[in-house]
Amino acid sequence: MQTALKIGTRGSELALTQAREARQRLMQAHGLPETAFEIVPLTTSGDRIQDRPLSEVGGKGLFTKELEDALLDRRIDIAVHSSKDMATVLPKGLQASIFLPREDVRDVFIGRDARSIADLPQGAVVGSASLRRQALIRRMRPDLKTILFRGNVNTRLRKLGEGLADGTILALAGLKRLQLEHVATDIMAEDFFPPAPGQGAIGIESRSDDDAANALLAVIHDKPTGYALTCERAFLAALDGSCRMPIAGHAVVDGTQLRFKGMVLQPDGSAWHEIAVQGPVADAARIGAEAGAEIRAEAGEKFFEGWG
Ligand SMILES: NCc1[nH]cc(CCC(=O)O)c1CC(=O)O
Repeated sequence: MQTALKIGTRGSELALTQAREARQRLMQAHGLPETAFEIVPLTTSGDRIQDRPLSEVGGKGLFTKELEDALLDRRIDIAVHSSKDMATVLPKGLQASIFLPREDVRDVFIGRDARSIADLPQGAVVGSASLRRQALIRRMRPDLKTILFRGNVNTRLRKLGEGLADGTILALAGLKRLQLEHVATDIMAEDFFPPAPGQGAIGIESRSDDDAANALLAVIHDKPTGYALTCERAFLAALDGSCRMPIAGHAVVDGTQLRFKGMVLQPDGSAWHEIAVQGPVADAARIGAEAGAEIRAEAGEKFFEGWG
């Protein structure tokens, strides 16, 4: 390669770790030296805005827009994202079809004194910025209070340490990548605390017409993760790409078969609808989209009223 391939990423420690993982896999797959790649950290509006829920300021695009602008302007060649933060609709000329092997999808509870959500005293405060996590907490324990906890993983752990909340929820995947999984006091079963669509998966976006970059990336794509993400993102798109509703969804790939479970909740956790479906991996997109349409029909439009 003549010039280094520019790998765009957010500047948080987790994002940088994920960019380094993508670089490592590319180096190994192609026998290239580290100098064949340049990691380019960029600040996104999602990183800058810390005082409001992302659902109010524009949802998922906030972590990806600056990276996508940089891709289109050719300041970077590929962008490494947490799939969970990616919008379902991409700008024209870009594609996000490469996924690295998925980490653990589960959420964890991190308590100051209590070890688990069930252990928290009446009326305790849990910090989270995620509509899904807030709704799932209130579903289990309507007595608990949730407060907005924004910022990267280390910021949230610092806020917890300062006593701003009695506990918080984070993705096990992020903690593992930062070698911080020991801070978790409870790993939550998917059945009662289902993960966000895309959780635990690293996605790579590129220009659709960049044949050289796309050929390099094709070699590190993990097919099972790709099928799972196709299904989960189709489910999300069928319900709401904008990130203003509490939505959970997770597909498990087993050989040529895929099993998907999805859930939508009222923000206060007072009502929810679940779906479980399966089918061949080749139908991943259709399975996700139909699950979204089905849960929407079952819940009725009233369920979604006022969610923008
Ligand atoms: N919204 C922030 C974000 N995006 C991805 C992860 C974790 C890593 C992953 O799910 O791949 C996190 C932090 C968290 O939810 O704990």
